[in-house]
Amino acid sequence: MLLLYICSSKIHHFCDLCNKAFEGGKIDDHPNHHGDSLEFPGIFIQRDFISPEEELEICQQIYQSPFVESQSGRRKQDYGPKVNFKRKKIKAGGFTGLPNFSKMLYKRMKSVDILKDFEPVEQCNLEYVPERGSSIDPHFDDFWVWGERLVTLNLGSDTVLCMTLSENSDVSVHVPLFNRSLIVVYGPARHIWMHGIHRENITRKRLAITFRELSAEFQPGGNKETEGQNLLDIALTFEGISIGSLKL
Ligand SMILES: O=C(O)CCC(=O)C(=O)O
Ligand SMILES: [Fe+2]
Repeated sequence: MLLLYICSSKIHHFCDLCNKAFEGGKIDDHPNHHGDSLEFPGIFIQRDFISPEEELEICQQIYQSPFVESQSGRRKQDYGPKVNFKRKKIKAGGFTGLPNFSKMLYKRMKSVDILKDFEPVEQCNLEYVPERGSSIDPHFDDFWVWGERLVTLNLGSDTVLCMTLSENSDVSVHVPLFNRSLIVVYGPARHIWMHGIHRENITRKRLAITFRELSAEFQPGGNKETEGQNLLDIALTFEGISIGSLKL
C-alpha cells in the first residue's frame, strides 16, 4: 500500500518567538497570530546561529567529501559509530571522529544554555533537493542509543519540520527551520511527536547537520559508560572522515 505522507487539515504553526503553536495561519505570522494556540514544549530555536560567511565556508567543507545515496531522495554523510538498532549493538568500527569544521560549531553550542553539557557522538549531514523530491517520512530517532536532545543546524534554505502524533495523525505542528538557525528537539517533541519533512517544503537545496548525543545507558553512571566514553573520545578528536569516504 502506498502511504501518502500528507498533512491533516488541522495544521498548527509553531512560533519560536511565542513558544506556542497556533492553529491555521502561516509560519511567519508573528506578531499577528490568530486562532487557538497550543503549548508545544520541547523545541528550542536559535536563529542566526552562524553568519552567512560561516554558512558558505561550512557548505564548501561539506562538499569536499562524498555523499552516499539515502532514502526518499536524500543524500548523506555519516560521522559516527556503526549502530545495529535491531540487535542493540554499537561498534566504533571505522569511526574516526566528527569532521574538523564541526569543532567551532561544538564550541558555539556550548554557549547556548540548553546545550552547555551537550556532547555529540554522531554527526549526519543530509542533503535535500527538489529535483529528487527529497523528504523524510515521520519517525522517531532511536531511543536506545540516542539521548534526549537532537540538534540540527539548517543550511542552504528554509524549510518546515512537520510534527505528528502518528503516521495519520489529524493534528500536525509545523516548526520553522530557518536557514542558519539551530534547532534542538527534546522532551515531548522528541518522545511523543514524530517528525518529518514534506517534499513540498523543499523548494531549494537544503543541508541539515544533525548532531546526536548518547542515551543515559552510555553516560557516566550507566552500564555502558566505558563504551560511551570511548566513542566520545573518538568523536571529539575532530579528525573524522565520513563513513562513505572509506568505501571509495
Ligand atoms: O532534515 C532534518 O532536519 C531532520 C532529519 C532527521 O529527522 C533525521 O535525520 O533523523
Ligand atoms: Fe529524525
